[in-house]
Amino acid sequence: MMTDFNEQLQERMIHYHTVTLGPLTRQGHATAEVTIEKEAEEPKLLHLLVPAGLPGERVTIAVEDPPKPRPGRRSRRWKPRPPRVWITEIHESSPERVVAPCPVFGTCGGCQLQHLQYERQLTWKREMVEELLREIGHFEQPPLLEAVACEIPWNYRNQMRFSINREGQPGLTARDTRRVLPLVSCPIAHERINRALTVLSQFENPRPQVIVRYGVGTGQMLLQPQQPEEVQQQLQEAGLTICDETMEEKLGGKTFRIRPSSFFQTNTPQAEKMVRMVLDGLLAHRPAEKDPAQLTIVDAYCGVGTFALLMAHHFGRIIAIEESPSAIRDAHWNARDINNIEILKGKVEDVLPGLSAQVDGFVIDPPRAGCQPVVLETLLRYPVERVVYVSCEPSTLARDLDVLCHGDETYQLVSVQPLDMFPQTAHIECVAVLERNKHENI
Ligand SMILES: C[S@@+](CC[C@H](N)C(=O)[O-])C[C@H]1O[C@@H](n2cnc3c(N)ncnc32)[C@H](O)[C@@H]1O
Repeated sequence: MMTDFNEQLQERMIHYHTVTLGPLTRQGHATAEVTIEKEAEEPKLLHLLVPAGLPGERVTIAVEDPPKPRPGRRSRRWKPRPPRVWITEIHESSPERVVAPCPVFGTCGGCQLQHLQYERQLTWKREMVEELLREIGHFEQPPLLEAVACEIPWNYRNQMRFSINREGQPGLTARDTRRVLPLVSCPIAHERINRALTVLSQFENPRPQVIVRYGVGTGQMLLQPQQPEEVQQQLQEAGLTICDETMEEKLGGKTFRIRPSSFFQTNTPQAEKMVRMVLDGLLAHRPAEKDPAQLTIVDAYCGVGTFALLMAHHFGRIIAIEESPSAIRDAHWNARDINNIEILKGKVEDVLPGLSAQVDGFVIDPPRAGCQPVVLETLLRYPVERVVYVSCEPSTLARDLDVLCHGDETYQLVSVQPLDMFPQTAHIECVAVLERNKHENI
C-alpha cells in the first residue's frame, strides 16, 4: 500500500507549457488551454486559470498535477481541486503590464491585478459589470457610468485580517491554500496598519489570526485579539493610538463607533464618494412637490448606521435594519443624539415584509450574496419612488436587478455606477439607482 502511495506522489508532477493567454475571468485570472498527454491515456484538454497573467501574453506556465486522494482514505467530501498554475517565463508581455510592487503577488490570495495598469483595471471592472448586467440581468443596454477611480490606489485598506502561522508570524494566506505567507508590509494596507504589522511580526502571535483596524479620520487603531502589554507598548512607541474595545472613524462629517466584529467600509476616501452617490441617488429627479423632510427612507443592511446617520438630516424618518448584534449596538450608539432614526434588529428578509410604515425610498447594501427573494418580492409588492442598491458583487446585483426591473417592470434602472473600493483586486463595488416606473401606482 505504501509503495502505491509513493508512486502516486511521484506521479504528481509539474508539466511546462508555452501558451498564449486568453481573457481575464471574473476572478481576475487569465485563461489558458493545454493538452496533457500521458502514456496509455487519452490526451486531456485542460482549461486553466493563470494568476498574474494578462490576455494575449505569450508565457511558459508550470502546471502541477492535482493531488489524488490517499488510497483507502477516500472521503465522500473529497473534491479534486483545480491544478495549481504559475507563470515561469514571459516571452511576450502585454503593453498593459506593469511591475507588481508586492514580492508575494501571484502567490498571495489577496490581490489579483497589481500587474495591470490602474486605468485598465477600471475599464476591465466596468466591462465585467456590463457583461454581467447583459448576461445575468438581461439589460440590452445597461445605463452604466464610467468607473470612479480611487485617487491613490495603494495603502487604502483601513482594516486587515492577518493569519498567523505555526511560528506565530502574521501574514496573508497563499491563493487556494491555508499556507501563511509571513509579511511585514502589504501594499494595499494603510501605512499605519503596516506599521502595526511590522511591530506584530517581531512577536510570537497567538493563532489563528489578528484583525487590525485603523480610523483614517481619527487616527485610532483597534486590534483583535487585544495585545499583551509589551506589544501595546511597542505599538505606542511606533506612534499608534491603540483603543481597547471600540474605535471611531469619521465619514461624511460624522463620527462612527465601530466594534471589531461590526462591518465598516474598508476604503474611507472612496466611502466618502459612495455616501454622496447614495444621497444623490435618493434626492435627484425627485418630483418637486415632495419635500424630502416628509419622506421615510429604509436603510436595509445598515451596519453601524453609516447611511442612516448621513441621511437623517435630509429626510423626515429613517428606518434602519441590521442583523448583527455588534453592529446594532454601534448603530444605537452612533444615532444616540438623532431622533428620526429607528433601528430594527433582525434579518431584512424577516423584518421587511411586516413593515407597516409608508416608505418612500430604500437604500439596500446587502452582503455579497445579494438580497433574499422575499426582500425583492416586498419591493415589488410595495413599490417606492426610488431604490439605491449598493453592491459589492455585480453578479448578484445583476440577478436582483433583473427581478426588480423585468417581469412586471415595476422599476426602471436609471444608472449603475462602478466605484473602485478595492484597487489591485478583482472585487467590484457598484451603486445602482432605480426609479419606480410611471405606470406603477402604490
Ligand atoms: C455590506 S455591509 C453594509 C453595511 C452598511 N450599509 C455600511 O455601509 O457600513 C452588509 C451588512 O448587512 C448585514 N447583514 C448581512 N445579512 C443580513 C440580513 N440577512 N439581514 C440584515 N442584515 C444583514 C451585515 O451584518 C453587514 O453589516
